[in-house]
Amino acid sequence: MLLQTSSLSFSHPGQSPIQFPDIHLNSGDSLLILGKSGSGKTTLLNLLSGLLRPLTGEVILDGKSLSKLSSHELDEFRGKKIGIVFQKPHLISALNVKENLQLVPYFSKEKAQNLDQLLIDLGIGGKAKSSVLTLSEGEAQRVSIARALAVSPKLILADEPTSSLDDEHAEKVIQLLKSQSEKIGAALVIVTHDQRVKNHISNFIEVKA
Ligand SMILES: Nc1ncnc2c1ncn2[C@@H]1O[C@H](COP(=O)(O)OP(=O)(O)OP(=O)(O)O)[C@@H](O)[C@H]1O
Repeated sequence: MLLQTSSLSFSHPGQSPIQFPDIHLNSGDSLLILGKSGSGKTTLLNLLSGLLRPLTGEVILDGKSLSKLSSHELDEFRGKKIGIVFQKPHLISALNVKENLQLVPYFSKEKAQNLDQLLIDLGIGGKAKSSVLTLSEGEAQRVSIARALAVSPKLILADEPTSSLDDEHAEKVIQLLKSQSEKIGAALVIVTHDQRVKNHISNFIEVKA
């Protein structure tokens, strides 16, 4: 089992606790996190990445219980094991496409996969030396996927990765996330409201506030 959670709950200041369904994922599995706006989906992603510490329960990723790691160990562990795709790409505008990717092995001290090949696989092989300011929204989101995959993490977390994309780019992005995470043997967890994503991944949990 690559990712296992049990009895997770979390309470934001002044809010009643949110209880989360358990998650069990193996390498190559995909899971959607569904639920109404404000139900706690992003909170759950943050618990899975260790950015938040749970009120109860635990997250076990690749044999390690996140709650047993210090903040420093968690930062290191996250850098090596988890790739995160945000709703907006958040690329560093002073750097070109490939330089944005190269930051990941630099900071995590992990070996990068072949970044040129990764960009080719994502259909943006010709953009390696382009300024990220010149990219279309769909291209920028594909760069952010490449960044999440750069050091072949065990777990890919994506928060509404298709919400700002048109149909064609949304289809491409979801297919790429699936095929690339399968290729590197990672588990894929996506928060989404998007029917276009639901068409591709049937395994889901629902978060209820
Ligand atoms: N830093 C915070 N402090 C206090 N309350 C918070 C904080 N972050 C989130 N919340 C509250 O916790 C609840 C869950 O928020 P969360 O962002 O996880 O929901 P979500 O399901 O991802 O929502 P959406 O689909 O709208 O993005 C909401 O009621 C939200 O207002």
